[in-house]
Amino acid sequence: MESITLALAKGRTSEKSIALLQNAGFHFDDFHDQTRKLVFYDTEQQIKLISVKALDVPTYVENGAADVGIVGKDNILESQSSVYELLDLKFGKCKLVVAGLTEQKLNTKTKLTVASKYPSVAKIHFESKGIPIETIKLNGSVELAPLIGMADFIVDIVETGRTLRENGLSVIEEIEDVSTRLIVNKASFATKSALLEPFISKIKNALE
Ligand SMILES: Nc1ncnc2c1ncn2[C@@H]1O[C@H](COP(=O)(O)OP(=O)(O)OP(=O)(O)O)[C@@H](O)[C@H]1O
Ligand SMILES: O=P(O)(O)OC[C@H]1O[C@H](OP(=O)(O)OP(=O)(O)O)[C@H](O)[C@@H]1O
Repeated sequence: MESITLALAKGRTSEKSIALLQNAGFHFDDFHDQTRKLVFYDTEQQIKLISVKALDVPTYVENGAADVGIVGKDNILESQSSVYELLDLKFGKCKLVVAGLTEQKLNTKTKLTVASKYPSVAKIHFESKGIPIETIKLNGSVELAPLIGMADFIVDIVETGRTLRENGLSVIEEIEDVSTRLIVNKASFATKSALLEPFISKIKNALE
């Protein structure tokens, strides 16, 4: 029987994603956040779920290795993948922002250095304002970069604002609201519509 392959972002949004799938009628009984398994099937064997690094989800979906994906808008933007973004799942809410030392202004006279887990988002954002930047890719603790003089600014996720506050940084500009999204491979959307349409509408109903 033909099934849907779903790429699910590992990490802090995975439990909520599984709960949403459950509310939509798809049960993954052997999934839990400590598991080392990477492939799961729902009890009805309608969905093959692959658990992958969040930033890789759009890549799997763009290449057709997965028909659908559940991933944050931050990673969709960073990957610059060509996929359909169909539903806002309304959890994993946070913001992508430019942040820097409190009171620091964007200085366009010299070339700025911006540290981020999201170097493409950073480049596109500053270029859209006509400001050329050097980016430094970091994989975490990004808030350190301006404190130790490695970068002028950071582009990062802010949720409660606590990490910025505790490090003497503040938001300079907001770039984009982030939440978890349902994305779909463009070819699958056409060729597997008989399977995907009911799946998408069940997820949509579970959100209401
Ligand atoms: N406070 C937050 N910090 C980071 N991400 C958040 C936050 N709130 C919601 N999110 C969302 O959760 C997603 C997953 O976050 P998580 O920290 O698990 O992944 P990651 O940073 O890609 O993984 P890793 O830490 O292994 O590199 C983010 O991509 C974002 O969409
Ligand atoms: O506004 P807040 O509620 O403080 O949340 C934002 C922080 O959470 C994330 O980091 P994460 O916990 O993923 O750790 P990391 O530094 O290893 O990326 C993000 O990169 C910020 O540092």
